[in-house]
Amino acid sequence: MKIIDISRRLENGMPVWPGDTPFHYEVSWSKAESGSVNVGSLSLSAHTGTHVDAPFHFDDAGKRIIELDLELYIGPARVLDMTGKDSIGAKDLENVDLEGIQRVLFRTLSWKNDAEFPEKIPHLEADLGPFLAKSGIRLIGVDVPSVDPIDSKDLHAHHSLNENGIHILESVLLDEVEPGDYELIALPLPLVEGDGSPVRAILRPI
Ligand SMILES: Nc1ccccc1C(=O)C[C@H](N)C(=O)O
Ligand SMILES: [Zn+2]
Ligand SMILES: [Zn+2]
Repeated sequence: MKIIDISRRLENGMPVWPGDTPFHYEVSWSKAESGSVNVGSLSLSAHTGTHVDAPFHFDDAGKRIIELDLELYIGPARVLDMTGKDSIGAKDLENVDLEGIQRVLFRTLSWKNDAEFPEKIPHLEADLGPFLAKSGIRLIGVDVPSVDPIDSKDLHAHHSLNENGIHILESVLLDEVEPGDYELIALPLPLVEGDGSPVRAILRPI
Protein backbone atom coordinates (compact mmCIF):
# COMPACT_ATOMS: atom_id res chain seq x y z
CA MET A 1 0.00 0.00 0.00
CA LYS A 2 1.22 3.48 -0.89
CA ILE A 3 2.60 5.54 1.97
CA ILE A 4 3.06 9.31 1.62
CA ASP A 5 5.56 10.56 4.17
CA ILE A 6 4.47 14.02 5.33
CA SER A 7 7.20 14.37 7.98
CA ARG A 8 10.00 16.92 7.82
CA ARG A 9 13.46 15.39 7.91
CA LEU A 10 15.32 15.67 11.22
CA GLU A 11 18.94 16.60 10.59
CA ASN A 12 21.65 18.81 12.03
CA GLY A 13 21.32 22.36 10.76
CA MET A 14 17.59 22.07 10.11
CA PRO A 15 15.59 25.24 10.88
CA VAL A 16 14.00 25.45 14.34
CA TRP A 17 11.82 28.03 16.09
CA PRO A 18 13.90 31.22 16.59
CA GLY A 19 15.83 30.92 19.85
CA ASP A 20 14.78 27.32 20.50
CA THR A 21 17.16 24.36 21.04
CA PRO A 22 18.90 23.40 17.79
CA PHE A 23 18.42 19.84 16.57
CA HIS A 24 21.54 17.76 17.12
CA TYR A 25 22.33 14.12 16.48
CA GLU A 26 25.69 12.54 16.96
CA VAL A 27 27.17 9.14 17.42
CA SER A 28 28.22 9.63 21.02
CA TRP A 29 29.54 6.11 21.55
CA SER A 30 31.10 4.78 18.41
CA LYS A 31 31.53 1.19 17.35
CA ALA A 32 35.27 1.63 17.72
CA GLU A 33 34.81 2.79 21.32
CA SER A 34 32.07 0.43 22.43
CA GLY A 35 33.51 -2.56 20.61
CA SER A 36 30.11 -3.55 19.20
CA VAL A 37 27.74 -0.77 18.13
CA ASN A 38 27.29 2.86 17.17
CA VAL A 39 25.05 4.61 19.71
CA GLY A 40 23.59 7.99 18.88
CA SER A 41 22.34 10.73 21.14
CA LEU A 42 19.80 13.41 20.35
CA SER A 43 19.19 16.89 21.59
CA LEU A 44 16.12 18.70 20.37
CA SER A 45 13.16 20.87 21.25
CA ALA A 46 9.88 19.00 21.67
CA HIS A 47 8.60 21.24 18.82
CA THR A 48 11.12 20.14 16.22
CA GLY A 49 9.97 19.36 12.69
CA THR A 50 6.60 17.68 12.28
CA HIS A 51 5.15 17.48 15.79
CA VAL A 52 2.08 17.61 17.96
CA ASP A 53 1.40 20.13 20.71
CA ALA A 54 0.09 19.06 24.11
CA PRO A 55 -2.15 21.64 25.82
CA PHE A 56 0.56 22.00 28.51
CA HIS A 57 2.64 23.82 25.83
CA PHE A 58 0.48 26.93 26.27
CA ASP A 59 -1.48 26.16 29.47
CA ASP A 60 0.27 25.25 32.75
CA ALA A 61 -2.74 23.18 33.75
CA GLY A 62 -3.10 21.51 30.34
CA LYS A 63 -2.62 17.86 29.42
CA ARG A 64 0.83 16.43 28.79
CA ILE A 65 1.66 14.32 25.76
CA ILE A 66 1.20 10.99 27.62
CA GLU A 67 -2.39 11.95 28.45
CA LEU A 68 -3.49 12.50 24.86
CA ASP A 69 -5.84 10.02 23.24
CA LEU A 70 -3.91 8.12 20.53
CA GLU A 71 -7.09 7.68 18.51
CA LEU A 72 -6.81 11.37 17.60
CA TYR A 73 -3.66 10.64 15.66
CA ILE A 74 -4.80 7.62 13.61
CA GLY A 75 -7.71 7.67 11.22
CA PRO A 76 -9.36 9.33 8.24
CA ALA A 77 -8.26 12.90 7.50
CA ARG A 78 -9.25 15.37 4.80
CA VAL A 79 -6.55 17.50 3.15
CA LEU A 80 -8.02 20.90 2.23
CA ASP A 81 -6.49 23.35 -0.22
CA MET A 82 -5.83 26.66 1.57
CA THR A 83 -3.21 28.07 -0.78
CA GLY A 84 -2.92 31.83 -1.20
CA LYS A 85 -4.56 32.77 2.11
CA ASP A 86 -3.04 35.12 4.70
CA SER A 87 -5.24 33.60 7.39
CA ILE A 88 -7.81 30.84 7.63
CA GLY A 89 -11.21 31.34 9.26
CA ALA A 90 -14.72 29.92 9.25
CA LYS A 91 -15.44 31.79 6.00
CA ASP A 92 -12.86 29.64 4.19
CA LEU A 93 -14.71 26.46 5.18
CA GLU A 94 -18.27 27.54 4.55
CA ASN A 95 -18.55 25.59 1.32
CA VAL A 96 -16.50 22.61 2.47
CA ASP A 97 -18.32 19.42 3.37
CA LEU A 98 -16.93 18.19 6.69
CA GLU A 99 -19.68 15.66 7.36
CA GLY A 100 -18.26 12.72 9.33
CA ILE A 101 -14.71 14.16 9.26
CA GLN A 102 -12.71 14.34 12.51
CA ARG A 103 -9.31 15.37 11.15
CA VAL A 104 -8.40 18.11 8.68
CA LEU A 105 -5.04 19.13 7.26
CA PHE A 106 -4.66 22.61 5.77
CA ARG A 107 -2.40 22.71 2.74
CA THR A 108 -1.19 26.32 2.46
CA LEU A 109 2.11 25.59 0.63
CA SER A 110 3.30 28.90 2.12
CA TRP A 111 6.58 27.56 3.57
CA LYS A 112 8.58 27.76 0.35
CA ASN A 113 12.18 27.36 1.48
CA ASP A 114 12.50 24.49 3.92
CA ALA A 115 16.14 25.36 4.66
CA GLU A 116 14.92 28.45 6.52
CA PHE A 117 12.38 29.07 9.25
CA PRO A 118 9.46 31.05 7.79
CA GLU A 119 9.03 34.65 8.97
CA LYS A 120 5.39 35.00 8.02
CA ILE A 121 2.82 32.24 7.93
CA PRO A 122 -0.94 32.04 7.46
CA HIS A 123 -2.57 31.81 10.90
CA LEU A 124 -5.93 30.58 12.09
CA GLU A 125 -8.66 33.08 12.94
CA ALA A 126 -10.65 33.31 16.17
CA ASP A 127 -13.86 31.88 14.69
CA LEU A 128 -12.21 28.70 13.41
CA GLY A 129 -12.08 26.70 16.67
CA PRO A 130 -15.82 27.01 17.43
CA PHE A 131 -16.69 26.39 13.77
CA LEU A 132 -14.56 23.23 13.50
CA ALA A 133 -15.79 21.91 16.85
CA LYS A 134 -19.38 22.27 15.67
CA SER A 135 -18.47 20.20 12.60
CA GLY A 136 -17.03 17.45 14.84
CA ILE A 137 -13.34 18.09 14.05
CA ARG A 138 -10.92 16.87 16.75
CA LEU A 139 -7.53 17.30 15.08
CA ILE A 140 -6.16 19.98 12.82
CA GLY A 141 -2.85 19.83 10.99
CA VAL A 142 -1.00 22.69 9.31
CA ASP A 143 1.99 22.75 6.93
CA VAL A 144 3.56 25.66 8.88
CA PRO A 145 5.26 25.72 12.32
CA SER A 146 2.36 27.30 14.19
CA VAL A 147 -1.39 27.89 14.09
CA ASP A 148 -0.72 31.44 15.37
CA PRO A 149 1.43 34.17 13.81
CA ILE A 150 5.15 33.52 14.50
CA ASP A 151 5.41 36.65 16.69
CA SER A 152 2.22 35.94 18.66
CA LYS A 153 2.55 35.97 22.46
CA ASP A 154 -1.07 35.31 23.39
CA LEU A 155 -1.28 32.22 21.13
CA HIS A 156 -4.93 32.93 20.59
CA ALA A 157 -5.51 30.15 18.04
CA HIS A 158 -3.77 27.52 20.20
CA HIS A 159 -6.03 28.43 23.15
CA SER A 160 -9.17 28.66 21.09
CA LEU A 161 -8.60 25.26 19.44
CA ASN A 162 -7.87 23.70 22.83
CA GLU A 163 -10.98 25.21 24.40
CA ASN A 164 -12.93 23.61 21.59
CA GLY A 165 -11.35 20.17 22.06
CA ILE A 166 -9.28 20.37 18.88
CA HIS A 167 -5.72 19.01 18.92
CA ILE A 168 -2.82 20.45 16.95
CA LEU A 169 -0.35 18.89 14.50
CA GLU A 170 2.25 21.31 13.10
CA SER A 171 4.80 21.48 10.28
CA VAL A 172 3.47 18.64 8.17
CA LEU A 173 4.85 18.54 4.66
CA LEU A 174 2.04 18.64 2.10
CA ASP A 175 3.94 19.77 -1.01
CA GLU A 176 3.35 16.46 -2.81
CA VAL A 177 -0.15 15.81 -1.46
CA GLU A 178 -3.31 16.39 -3.47
CA PRO A 179 -6.35 17.65 -1.53
CA GLY A 180 -8.65 14.72 -0.67
CA ASP A 181 -9.24 11.92 1.78
CA TYR A 182 -6.51 9.85 3.40
CA GLU A 183 -5.74 7.78 6.41
CA LEU A 184 -3.45 9.73 8.75
CA ILE A 185 -0.99 8.21 11.21
CA ALA A 186 1.01 10.70 13.33
CA LEU A 187 1.70 9.18 16.72
CA PRO A 188 3.47 11.14 19.47
CA LEU A 189 6.20 9.49 21.56
CA PRO A 190 5.17 8.36 25.04
CA LEU A 191 6.70 11.43 26.69
CA VAL A 192 5.36 11.47 30.24
CA GLU A 193 5.98 15.16 30.81
CA GLY A 194 6.03 16.32 27.20
CA ASP A 195 4.55 19.64 26.09
CA GLY A 196 5.01 18.48 22.52
CA SER A 197 6.39 15.53 20.58
CA PRO A 198 7.91 14.94 17.19
CA VAL A 199 5.88 12.45 15.14
CA ARG A 200 6.41 10.38 12.02
CA ALA A 201 3.40 11.52 10.06
CA ILE A 202 2.16 9.58 7.06
CA LEU A 203 -0.87 9.56 4.80
CA ARG A 204 -2.32 6.62 2.91
CA PRO A 205 -4.86 7.25 0.16
CA ILE A 206 -8.30 5.77 0.91
N1 LIG B 1 9.32 26.53 20.42
C1 LIG B 1 8.88 27.76 20.75
C2 LIG B 1 9.71 28.65 21.43
C3 LIG B 1 9.28 29.88 21.78
C4 LIG B 1 8.01 30.26 21.48
C5 LIG B 1 7.16 29.42 20.80
C6 LIG B 1 7.57 28.18 20.44
C7 LIG B 1 6.69 27.25 19.73
O1 LIG B 1 7.04 26.11 19.61
C8 LIG B 1 5.39 27.71 19.21
C9 LIG B 1 4.80 26.91 18.12
N2 LIG B 1 3.45 27.29 17.92
C10 LIG B 1 4.76 25.44 18.38
O2 LIG B 1 3.87 25.01 19.11
O3 LIG B 1 5.53 24.69 17.83
ZN1 LIG C 1 4.47 23.01 18.64
ZN1 LIG D 1 1.93 25.11 18.35
